[in-house]
Amino acid sequence: MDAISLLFTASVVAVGIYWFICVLGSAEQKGKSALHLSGGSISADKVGDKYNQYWSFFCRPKEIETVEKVPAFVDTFYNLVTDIYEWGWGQSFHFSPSLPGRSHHDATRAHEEFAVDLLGVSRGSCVLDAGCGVGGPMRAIAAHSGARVVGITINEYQVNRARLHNKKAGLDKQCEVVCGNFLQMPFDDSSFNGAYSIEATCHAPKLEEVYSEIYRVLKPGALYVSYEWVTTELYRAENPEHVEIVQGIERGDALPGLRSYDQIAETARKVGFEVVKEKDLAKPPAGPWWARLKMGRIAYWRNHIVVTFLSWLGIAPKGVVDVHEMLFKTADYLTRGGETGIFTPMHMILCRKPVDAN
Ligand SMILES: C=C(CC[C@@H](C)[C@H]1CC[C@H]2C3=CC[C@H]4[C@H](C)[C@@H](O)CC[C@]4(C)[C@H]3CC[C@]12C)C(C)C
Ligand SMILES: C[S@@+](CC[C@H](N)C(=O)[O-])C[C@H]1O[C@@H](n2cnc3c(N)ncnc32)[C@H](O)[C@@H]1O
Repeated sequence: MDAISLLFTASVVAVGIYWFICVLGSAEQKGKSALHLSGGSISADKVGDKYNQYWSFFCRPKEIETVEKVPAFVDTFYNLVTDIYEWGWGQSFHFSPSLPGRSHHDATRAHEEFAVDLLGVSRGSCVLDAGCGVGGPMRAIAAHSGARVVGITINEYQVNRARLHNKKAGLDKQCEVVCGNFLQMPFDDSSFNGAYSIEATCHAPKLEEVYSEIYRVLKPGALYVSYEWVTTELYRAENPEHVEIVQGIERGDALPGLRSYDQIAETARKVGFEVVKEKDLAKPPAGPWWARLKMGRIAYWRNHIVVTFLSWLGIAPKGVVDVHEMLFKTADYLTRGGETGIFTPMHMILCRKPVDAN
C-alpha cells in the first residue's frame, strides 16, 4: 500500500470512529457526546467504588433498613447515570405513551404538556417541579404554559446541567433550579400556584413525606399532578417472574420498593389532598411506552462498545462500563414490566389542596 492509500484509509477509519463515538447515539440534537461521559459530581477515580456502594445498598430494595440514607444513594445514582441518560435518551428522564407516526420527541412533549394542562396554570403563575432532573419537562412546560417553573433536584450535577440548558434555551428567567431534598423543601408554605412531579416521587422511601411537603408549599385551591411508578392490579407477589421483574426495576432505578397502584390515592387523601382524577396513562388506547426501550436494543450494544472503548482509552471513567451494563439490564426488566402489564411508570394522579385548607 502506498503512502497516499495509507493516509486515505487512516482518514476514513478516523472519520468512522469519530462518527461512531461522537455523532451516533446522542439522543438530542447537539446533546451530550460520548466523549464527555462522566460520573457527575463524583471524581473519575471514585466512580467504580461509588457504583459498588450503590449496588450493595439497592441490592435488596424491600429490605432497606436505613431509609434515611435513601436520598444520599439516589444522589449517587444520578451522579452515575445522568450523562448516560442525556447521551442515550435526551433531557427528559421519563417515559411516554408512543404516538403512532410521531417522533419520541413529540410523544415526550405531549406527555409533559398534558401534565401542565391539567394544572390549569398560565402566565404569572408559579409552578413547582418536584424532582426536575436536567429540566427537559421544565423547559417544555414553561414554554407551553408561560408559567414560571421552579425545579428541585437532590443532585447538584443535574442542577448545573439544568441551568446550562435553561440558559441555552433562553428560558433562564422563567425557570429556576434549586438543589435540595423534596422531603424537606426550602420553600415557604402556600407559595406555589401548582405543582407536578414526573417519575420522581418513586424515589421517596415514604410517599406520605413527599406528598405532605408538596401539600404544604401549595396555595389553597392549587392542583398537583404526579406520574407515579407502580405495580398494577396484574402484579402477583406469589409469581416468581413478577418478583424478579420488580426487583430488577427497583435495583437498576434506585427505588426503595415499588408501590402498588392502590396506595397512591390513599396516600394523597391521607395528607389532606382531594383526589380529582386518577388514571393509568399506559392503558390502551395509549401506545406502548416501552416500545422506545425495545427499539433501542441495537443502539445499546453499540453504546456498550463505545463506553468500553472510551473507558479503555481512559477518556470515560472505568466504572461507567458497569453503570452502563446495569442500565442495559434495567431496560430489559422495564420492557418485561410493560409487556406483562404488571408495571406502569405513568399512573397519573391529580389532586387539589382544599380551598379552605389553612
Ligand atoms: C424515571 C426513571 C428513569 C426512566 C428512564 C429515563 C430511564 C430508565 C432506564 C434508562 C436507560 C436504560 C438503558 C440505557 C442504554 C443501555 C444506554 O445505552 C443509553 C441510555 C439508556 C437507554 C437509559 C436511558 C434512560 C432510561 C430509559 C427512574 C430512574 C425512576
Ligand atoms: C427519573 S428523574 C425524573 C426527572 C424529571 N422529572 C424528568 O422527567 O426529566 C427523577 C428525579 O427526581 C429527583 N429526586 C429523587 N429523589 C429526590 C429527593 N429526595 N429530593 C429531590 N429530588 C429528588 C432526582 O434527582 C431526579 O432529578
